[in-house]
Amino acid sequence: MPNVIEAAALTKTFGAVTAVDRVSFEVRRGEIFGFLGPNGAGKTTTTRMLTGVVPMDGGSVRIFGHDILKEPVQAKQRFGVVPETSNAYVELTAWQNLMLMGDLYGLDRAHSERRSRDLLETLGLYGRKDQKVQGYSKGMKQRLILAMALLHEPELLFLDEPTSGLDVQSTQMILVLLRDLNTDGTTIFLTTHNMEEANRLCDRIGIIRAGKIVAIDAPERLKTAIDRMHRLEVSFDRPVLADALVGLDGVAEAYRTGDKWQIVTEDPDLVIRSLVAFSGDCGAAILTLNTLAPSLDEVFLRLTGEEQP
Ligand SMILES: Nc1ncnc2c1ncn2[C@@H]1O[C@H](COP(=O)(O)OP(=O)(O)OP(=O)(O)O)[C@@H](O)[C@H]1O
Repeated sequence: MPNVIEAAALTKTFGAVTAVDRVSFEVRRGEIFGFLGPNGAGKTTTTRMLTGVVPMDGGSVRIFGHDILKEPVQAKQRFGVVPETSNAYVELTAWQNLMLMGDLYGLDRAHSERRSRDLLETLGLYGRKDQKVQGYSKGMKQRLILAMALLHEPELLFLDEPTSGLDVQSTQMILVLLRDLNTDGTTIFLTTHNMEEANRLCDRIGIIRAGKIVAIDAPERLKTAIDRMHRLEVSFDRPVLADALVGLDGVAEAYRTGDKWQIVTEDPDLVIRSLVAFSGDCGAAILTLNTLAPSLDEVFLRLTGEEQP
């Protein structure tokens, strides 16, 4: 399957902050690619470079083979963008915003009108089309922005946190439309905080942490990786050193939370044996020992480093 997006060593700095640090990945034709990361990880900055809104300091982006800096018009004709913050004019009605967008893309008026009506009907906004956008709820605004991004029938759609802070009804409408678009062949690049949404929707997920990609894989494969990792919680009757625990057989990570230690491992059985031997060797008695089942959220938090104090 040919690549629709090719990002190579994409880099952006703001003063001393490297917001995006040599990020490379490909998005294949027809897939829904989820881009996940905690606040400030670099998702929006990456999306802005991919869509040619801000220039990169290093690296390159090709969209359908067109370099976003050298051939921006050819690239931009092929994609639509739902940005993080609304790009609709609040003084205008939904209909006027759509007509304006149609003019920007050079669509003929009859085509713009036909397509706008279809999109507004699908997104439950047709009855409110002549109302100024300033009277819209957040969910209605988001649905309008999606309609604006889809007006020129792009083959690729970028969405930055499309359902963040929306009610269930708007979220559902947007997710159903995204799935239908994808079924009809639209490639989708989606940034989100929401692991469960990404899990339900995406063919592959890229996880970014502090400007760097830490994992790219299909959700099921990420889950397999998650399922391999288990967490144990242990406490001792006297202080022990992190280095001593990290050095034990089977321990992938060890960190302290309050008076307990959290241990990440692929092999809980081996770790429990190691802990018992360690306890005997150093004379620190085990007070409590629990095994905790892994969850999807945990893996995301572990990969993005947010879990550790
Ligand atoms: N225009 C800017 N000037 C200075 N620093 C910026 C600018 N834009 C982003 N940053 C910094 O770059 C880093 C990445 O920010 P970015 O908005 O891309 O993250 P994000 O993953 O989209 O976060 P969020 O989920 O909160 O939207 C952050 O440290 C942010 O403070």
